[in-house]
Amino acid sequence: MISVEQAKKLIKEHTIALAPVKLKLQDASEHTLAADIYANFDIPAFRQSSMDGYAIMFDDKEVELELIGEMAAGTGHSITIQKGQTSRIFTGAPLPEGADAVVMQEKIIQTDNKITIRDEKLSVGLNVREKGSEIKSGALAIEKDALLSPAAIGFLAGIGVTEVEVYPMPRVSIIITGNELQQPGLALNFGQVYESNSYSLSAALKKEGVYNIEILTAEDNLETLTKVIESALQNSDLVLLNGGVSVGDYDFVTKAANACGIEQIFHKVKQKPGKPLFFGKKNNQLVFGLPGNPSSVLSCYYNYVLPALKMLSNKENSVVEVNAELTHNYKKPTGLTHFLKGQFANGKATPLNAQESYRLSSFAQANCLICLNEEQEIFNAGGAVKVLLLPN
Ligand SMILES: Nc1nc2c(c(=O)[nH]1)N[C@H]1C(S)=C(S)[C@@H](COP(=O)(O)OP(=O)(O)OC[C@H]3O[C@@H](n4cnc5c(N)ncnc54)[C@H](O)[C@@H]3O)O[C@H]1N2
Ligand code: MOO
Repeated sequence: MISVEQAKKLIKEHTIALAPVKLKLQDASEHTLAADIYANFDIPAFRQSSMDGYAIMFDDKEVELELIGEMAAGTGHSITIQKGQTSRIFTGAPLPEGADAVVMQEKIIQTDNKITIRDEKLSVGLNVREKGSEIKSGALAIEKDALLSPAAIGFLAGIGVTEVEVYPMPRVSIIITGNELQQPGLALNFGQVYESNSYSLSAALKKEGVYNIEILTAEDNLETLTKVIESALQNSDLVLLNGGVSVGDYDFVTKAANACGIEQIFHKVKQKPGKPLFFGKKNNQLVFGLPGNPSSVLSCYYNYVLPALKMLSNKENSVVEVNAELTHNYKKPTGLTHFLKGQFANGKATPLNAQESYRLSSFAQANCLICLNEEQEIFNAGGAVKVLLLPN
């Protein structure tokens, strides 16, 4: 059995980012850029007013000006002002030829078609957005490896970009095993439990922007499970098996993985919950065998699957590790790292009740996992612990 740290290290070593793809800009949000993006145009593409008002020559600021025309946003025609002339202008409209400043309409006095300026702060270029002032044609707009935030998507659209090269989100298959499982909504017969792992995992994946999710079910027998894993490997980058990874007579995951040509990287980690965790690889496809208990599934997801998912898409890990002060005494046997469902606030971590791995009620309220290291037995209130903050 390996340690939590060894397991994390092995996953890191075996996970390779997916090959970049081209996506339409509107489909690329929250993806990581795989190539630098350069501007193809000067933006703004013309000198533009940033206010509703009057376009003038700055040297005319003391004289009464004659109103000779109008420039509205979107106009396809330009006009020219001469000395002693002004043009009405609106926000976003091109400056008329000859103008070098815009006076806000609140700062003029108009009599018929004569304008007098009352603006002591007027200067050359005031209220003018210069051509290319956002970005010049040929300049670097966004660097490779940047995450495309909503603002980045808007910026790229604003400079005329329609397609980007990004690391794709992985295609994920969730395989559910267990003859005892019943779909929520149907009656529970004796011995049955509601299937919840595909729900929690799908929700966690969607939170990361992963929507290409296929849920497959397999009966607890080697032949069926092997076929289902083979079919999942046809079109997935990441396969998440649930249950059947322990030592019971109906636990076929490791055998089926082997039959599918999946190389086992590790099986069993010194941790609670999730001790029987399996990790394997076929080509560059990753396969996790998540121990079936609902809380083990999620604990392993945040500790191992989510960091791998991020690496596949060349993104930063979103599970942040911080130091915290434990609020209560806690005792555990040595030998396994424990991950406790907890609440983290103001630098302090409080373990919640209901830590058993078949239960999710405490996980549903947790915002962190408190890590209690393998070799330590006694944890005193006020002592320092490591905490994994769950993505919110
Ligand atoms: N003799 C031993 N028994 C067990 C050991 C062990 O070391 N020796 N390890 C225990 C630990 S720790 C865990 S965790 C579980 C893991 O077992 P499996 O991965 O084989 O999972 P299952 O036996 O199939 O299921 C465990 C548990 O979770 C429920 N389950 C499974 N899938 C779902 C689902 N999709 N939705 C909701 N609940 C699910 C299942 O009904 C079981 O109650 O093994 C221990 N045993
Ligand atoms: O580790 Mo298992 O995940 O205790 O239930």
